[in-house]
Amino acid sequence: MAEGAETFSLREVLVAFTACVSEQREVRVDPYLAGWKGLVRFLNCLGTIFSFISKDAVTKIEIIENYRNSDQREKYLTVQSMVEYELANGLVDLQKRSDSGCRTLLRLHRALHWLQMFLEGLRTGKDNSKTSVICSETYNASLANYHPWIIRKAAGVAFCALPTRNTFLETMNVGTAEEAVAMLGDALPYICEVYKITEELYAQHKLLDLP
Ligand SMILES: CCCCCCCC/C=C\CCCCCCCC(=O)N[C@@H](COP(=O)(O)O)[C@H](O)/C=C/CCCCCCCCCCCCC
Repeated sequence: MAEGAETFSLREVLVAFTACVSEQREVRVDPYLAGWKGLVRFLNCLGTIFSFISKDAVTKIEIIENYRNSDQREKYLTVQSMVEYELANGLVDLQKRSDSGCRTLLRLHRALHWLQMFLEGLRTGKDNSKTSVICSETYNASLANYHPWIIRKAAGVAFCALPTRNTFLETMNVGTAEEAVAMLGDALPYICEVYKITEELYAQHKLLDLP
């Protein structure tokens, strides 16, 4: 493990995603970003081979954080208010790449789908299963569909550096591998709920294919 492994706690990530959904079933942006930042910290613990992935995630987190720190911060309080504001003000480019909040969050949203599948694979995997296999199978079934060949190849190479399932689970800093598995079981419904609400919102506004 690279330096900094001790600063990651799965519990913190869980708390962030637990706090995402409001009573009105809206997705709060701040805990959403806090959850991603925690995950990036974990990724950084796994070694520099994952830097190109964490850099991309950080860039996207920072774009949305900048909106949260701007004069329009209230419009970016939830994913719902962000979508409404950006669409009403013509800020979402449907034809070409832009730095809109909607487009940027969509990239993280797609990655959340991979995360959901990956954590479920990890949770239900056997003691001796390979994290690299779980990771590449779930990546190929989700995020890879949006990535060009060169990114898919680089990701595939990086996955080979992943530690065994038990080492991976112990790195989560929640106790034994069994305790980490139990916590994953607690965390997953919250992550799934965030994903589901965002997916429905983006589908409703036809935003799922933003370039
Ligand atoms: C609970 C703890 C255990 C789980 C630990 C998981 C840690 C994962 C942390 C971060 C995941 C990174 C999320 C990456 C977001 C990627 C967004 C994206 O798709 N970006 C591409 C498209 O962007 P635009 O060009 O359209 O702006 C971009 O091209 C991607 C570049 C980088 C490569 C992304 C590969 C993603 C692989 C999936 C994550 C692998 C992590 C493996 C470690 C377990």
